[in-house]
Parts: sequence; C-alpha cells; structure tokens
Amino acid sequence: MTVLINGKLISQQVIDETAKEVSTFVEDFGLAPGLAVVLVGEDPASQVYVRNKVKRAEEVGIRSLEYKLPATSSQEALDDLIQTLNADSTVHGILVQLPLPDHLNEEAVLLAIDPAKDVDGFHPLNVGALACGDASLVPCTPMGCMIMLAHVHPDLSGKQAVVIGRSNIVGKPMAALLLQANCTVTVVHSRTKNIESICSQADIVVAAIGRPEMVKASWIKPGATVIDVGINAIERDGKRKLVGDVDFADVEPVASAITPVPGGVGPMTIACLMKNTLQAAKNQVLKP
Ligand SMILES: Nc1nc2c(c(=O)[nH]1)N[C@@H](CN(C=O)c1ccc(C(=O)N[C@@H](CCC(=O)O)C(=O)O)cc1)CN2
Repeated sequence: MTVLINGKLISQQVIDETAKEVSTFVEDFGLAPGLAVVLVGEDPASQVYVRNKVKRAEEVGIRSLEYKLPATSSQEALDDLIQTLNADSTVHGILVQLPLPDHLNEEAVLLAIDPAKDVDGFHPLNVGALACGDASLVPCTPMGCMIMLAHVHPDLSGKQAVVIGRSNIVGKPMAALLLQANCTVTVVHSRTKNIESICSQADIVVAAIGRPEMVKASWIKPGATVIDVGINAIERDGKRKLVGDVDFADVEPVASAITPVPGGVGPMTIACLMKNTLQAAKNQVLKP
C-alpha cells in the first residue's frame, strides 16, 4: 500500500518541537526570537502565506513584525527597510515574500539582507555554505522535503534521486541536500532530453517544475518515493482546485510513498521557517 506522507501532521510535529526549543531559548536568554516578514504589494497568495507565517510564529512563541509596502514601492524604500531591520538587534530573522513586483530587483533585495538573518537561506553566502555542506540556514521548502523523506527513508545513502526543476528556491538547494545525504543526484529541467526515462530510474523523485500534473505514472519506477513541491491553482469541473506538479491519481498507485497537494510540502515550508528563525536567533545570541 502506498504511504501518504502527511505534511500537515509532520509540520505540526516540527512546530511543536520548535515551540519547546523557543521556550528554552526565552528562559536562557530572556528574549523571544524576532522575525520580520516583508510583503510588497497585494498578491492574494502571498498575503495568505504571510498571514500563515505570522500565525505560526505566534504559535511557537516567535515575535513577528509584519511590514506591508505598496506595490509601487521603490527599490530604495525596500532597501532602507532592510537596512533598518539588519541593524535592529531584536530582529533575528528577515524574509521578503516572493515574488516581488516586476520593477524590483529580487537579486539585489536578497543580497541586502544580513546573511545571519536570512531565514529563507537565499543569500549567496548561505547558498555557498549549502553547496559546501556547511549551511546553518537552509531554504525552507527543501528542508521540509528532507524532513518528509526522513519519515520514509531514515537512510538515503546510495539512493538514485532525480530533482525536476532547477530554481534557486527549490531545485538547486534540494539537489545539494540530497547530495549531502549521499544520494546520487540528477537534476532535470526544461532543456533535458528524455526526462521521462531519466525519472523512471529514480528511487526518489522531487517535482518542482511549476506545471500542473506534469509527472505521470509512466515517469515513476514502481516503488519509488515521490515528493511534489508544486502548488498550482487550476479550474476543473467549474471549480478552483489546487494540484501539484504530479498527477496524483495516476502516480499514487505506482509509488511506495507520495506527498499530497495540498497538505504536503506547503505546510512544511512554514514550519521550517520557524526552525530557521530559532536557529538564526541562537547563532546571533551565541556569536554576536
Ligand atoms: N520569501 C519566500 N517567498 C516564497 C517562498 C519562500 O519559501 N520564501 N515559498 C513560496 C510560498 N510559500 C511560502 O512563502 C508557501 C507556499 C505554500 C504554502 C502552503 O502551505 N500551501 C498549502 C496550500 C495553501 C493554499 O490553500 O493556497 C499546501 O500546500 O497545503 C506555504 C508557503 C513562494 N514564495
């Protein structure tokens, strides 16, 4: 029978563990970790994610500060805010919700965040540390995928893993983490030839393409584990529905374990953000 890897349940475990550690941190250091969440514009999905981040922060005892800037904000205005947050010793974590409006330079924004406060793990210094196997702040979605994988594969060593997609947020850090866990890793992308045949040899498939239900049963080796990072809103039978990058109904009977959408990787992203915020606070308090 196929195991459904339940992101809601596992993320709640991560939240509960983090809440305990936050309370020890408060006892030891007399202050709660502080997280600044910056949202530029009014993208409805981003508003939901930011709201959920603030809610989860409250739940674990992290002090959250929300900054909402208008969609027309200048690069300078955003940079000024980041510099102020960088200089504030009560703020241990800073995240700028992505995507940003088109006129803003995302790379420059991510570079402006103090790497010690970069709880998304997107700053080039943290990306480099991850590539060297020495990261303290790891991007939240790939970290969440690794925690879910650990539930079905306590030892990933020697497994053939295929990551579909090469984004900076998911594909590349995911490949680095799987490599660190001693998997043999292949990254496939839009220019890869024979994607289906490469995927069908993998023990683990991580789909992070951003194309609804692209991965079919014929791509999956019987008994493989499938992690679906995609969150795509589609219309089916006149109703709005969230689906992943994996055709769940087609793939589920072939896989030995699979994550659902919704309720899979998504909730893990926010739980891992709480873990990173606590980690950043510990790093700053212990090594100011
Ligand atoms: N600065 C960042 N921006 C973005 C990130 C990120 O990690 N850092 N990731 C995504 C958005 N995201 C968090 O920010 C995120 C996406 C989805 C979910 C989630 O829980 N999804 C639910 C479904 C939610 C719904 O009903 O719409 C699920 O999959 O069950 C959490 C966080 C891009 N931007």
